[in-house]
Amino acid sequence: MTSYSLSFTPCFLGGGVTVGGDGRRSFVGLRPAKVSTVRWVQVRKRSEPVRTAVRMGAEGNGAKSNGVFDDVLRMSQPAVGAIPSGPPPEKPDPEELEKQRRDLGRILTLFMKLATPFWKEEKGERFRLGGVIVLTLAQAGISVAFSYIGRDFWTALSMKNMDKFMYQAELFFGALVIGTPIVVLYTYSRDMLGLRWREWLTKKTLEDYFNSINYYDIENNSDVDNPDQRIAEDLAAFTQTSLQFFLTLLISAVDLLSFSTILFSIYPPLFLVLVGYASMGTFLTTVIGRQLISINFAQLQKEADFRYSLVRVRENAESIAFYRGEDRERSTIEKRFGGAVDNFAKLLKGQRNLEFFTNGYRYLIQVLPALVIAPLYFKGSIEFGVVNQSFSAFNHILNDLSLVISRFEALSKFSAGIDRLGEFAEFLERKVEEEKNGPGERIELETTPEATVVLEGLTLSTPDSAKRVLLKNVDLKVEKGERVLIVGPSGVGKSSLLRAVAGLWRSGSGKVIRTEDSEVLFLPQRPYCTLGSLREQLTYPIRPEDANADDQELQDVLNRVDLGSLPEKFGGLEAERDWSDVLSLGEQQRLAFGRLLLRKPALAILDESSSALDLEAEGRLYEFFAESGITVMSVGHRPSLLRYHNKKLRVLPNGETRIEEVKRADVAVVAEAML
Ligand SMILES: Nc1ncnc2c1ncn2[C@@H]1O[C@H](COP(=O)(O)OP(=O)(O)OP(=O)(O)O)[C@@H](O)[C@H]1O
Repeated sequence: MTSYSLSFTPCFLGGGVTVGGDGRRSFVGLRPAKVSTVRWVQVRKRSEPVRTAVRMGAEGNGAKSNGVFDDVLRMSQPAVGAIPSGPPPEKPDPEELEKQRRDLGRILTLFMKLATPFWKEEKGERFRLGGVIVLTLAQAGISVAFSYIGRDFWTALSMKNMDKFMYQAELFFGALVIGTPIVVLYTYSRDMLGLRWREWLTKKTLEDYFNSINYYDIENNSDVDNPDQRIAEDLAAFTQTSLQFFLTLLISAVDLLSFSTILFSIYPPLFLVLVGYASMGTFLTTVIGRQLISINFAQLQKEADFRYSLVRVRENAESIAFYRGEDRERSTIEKRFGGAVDNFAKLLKGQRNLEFFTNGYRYLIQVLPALVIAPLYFKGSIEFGVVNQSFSAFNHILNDLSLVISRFEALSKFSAGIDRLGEFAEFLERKVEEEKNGPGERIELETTPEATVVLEGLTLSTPDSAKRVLLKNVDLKVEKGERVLIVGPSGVGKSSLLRAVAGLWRSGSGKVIRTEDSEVLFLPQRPYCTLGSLREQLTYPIRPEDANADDQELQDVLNRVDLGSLPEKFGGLEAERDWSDVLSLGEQQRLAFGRLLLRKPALAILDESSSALDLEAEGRLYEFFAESGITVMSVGHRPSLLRYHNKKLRVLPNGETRIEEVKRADVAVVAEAML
């Protein structure tokens, strides 16, 4: 924490308020997105094994991001979407990355892009900032006043002038009474302003994060790790530290001006010695401490990776326990922790080297001014109070000129934070560019009021840099009320086709025309259970208050999916549990069907969403589709599904597809086999 203190003893010696403390990293934004779909995807995270995850789709409303990142940087990387014929693009050279990381100009550009939108858009906050600046200046004024009071105080003491001594002591206490509230109010209003800035930036970033399913693309198609940490921690540190640094710079500038005048009027050579000393110190600190920026960057990343590995154990506790995978998990976590520890040790080493220098630098100033000015005092041309004042002025100026030295560690951490936020911003910026430039080499997605799905020449590739082509040139028309079953060997791209229909994967070419988002419901194999009550589970992704369903209707739906006793078991519709833990997979799948019965979408997209149900329950649920005329596209391996569909889309291992009618004879054979 930065501490601002009326430094009683030393200031009294020379008079003055010193501003101390260290900087801390910090930073960012929420347009209410139209929540309309539930999506299931299998995602592969960098350095993570393939994992199955459930993603709730807060469908971007198609509006262009207008957040803080719109402004951020024209440093876009090449657009994704094209299917390259050559090998995947090479990873950036780590040395080059490191060089960029230390590039002060780049960090400054990033800083300005991240910092300015709040002050541009929130005009009222500029007045508040003005108030804080006034308090900052008042603080600097108090410093100067203390300097003169201190000078006369010590002169009176050395001259044994009791009256003057008492008068100066009274003045000192008077200044203290005025100065203390100014310093306290300054700290409070500065921190409140920092908090409002953080709130604004965080909301803006959240807006960008949830816009156009950026949260999904970040996981699947970017080098941006741990976005959670960037939003929760890096943003907080950015705002807080920026404000602190800005005001510290301001206070230092005023301080520098006033005390330079004082010192120059006392003895110009002392002033020159001081400027030379501080310049040399700043230069050497920058040279010695340079590498701290990239080490701090790595530290933020390693800490976040370590925490993420712990969160994964919490989320997958049961699976790990079934496998008895503790040893493996522990060693993975320990490895990540080891990475954080090793890097921290490197950081400490770097800090130690820096401190060899900065400490020597600090100690020398204890005597340097006295050494320069002592001859004048011995000659009797100045009083003792002046020695004291020059000492204080020297310290003030040196502190002002040595900001880089005293804050280097904090600054290096701060710039590492800016760098991480910059990466995040660049990714979002790239997405905005893609939206602006139209589909280009991407799959075009069009919506229609009809309850249909049309695929025109759809070629689909994976969203990673490998861009492996999964499906080639698919043409398909699913009419209203038709039910199409997508079949084919495992890993061939069936779920990926659903991702393309949903608009999650746009990598490839061709066109998807389908029902509007609000009329589509996706049912994944592992349904997503949101945090909240049973009522919220049923109405998801719509809020219960907007769902327009009374208790009786909800109970009827539960009865229909054989979950009628759930409210009773758990304490009513308002009961809150970790539903993915307390419900079996089959119950979760039935709950998801309950969502569908409640929502009655025009188009249902199912991805093995009845895999954990018994055949009778599966049959009842599918019959609902036939009754209500819902258009269905589903993926499944179970032969029993055949009878509920009238068309099959077979995906072949070479990426080609074939439409087949479901023949009554096939259904009869399957039915017989199941009996
Ligand atoms: N995020 C991703 N990035 C790159 N490749 C991916 C990603 N997600 C899936 N894949 C790959 O895409 C291919 C098709 O996956 P998909 O889930 O569509 O298969 P599927 O036919 O539905 O398989 P299954 O029947 O086993 O569910 C797989 O080889 C898979 O590894």
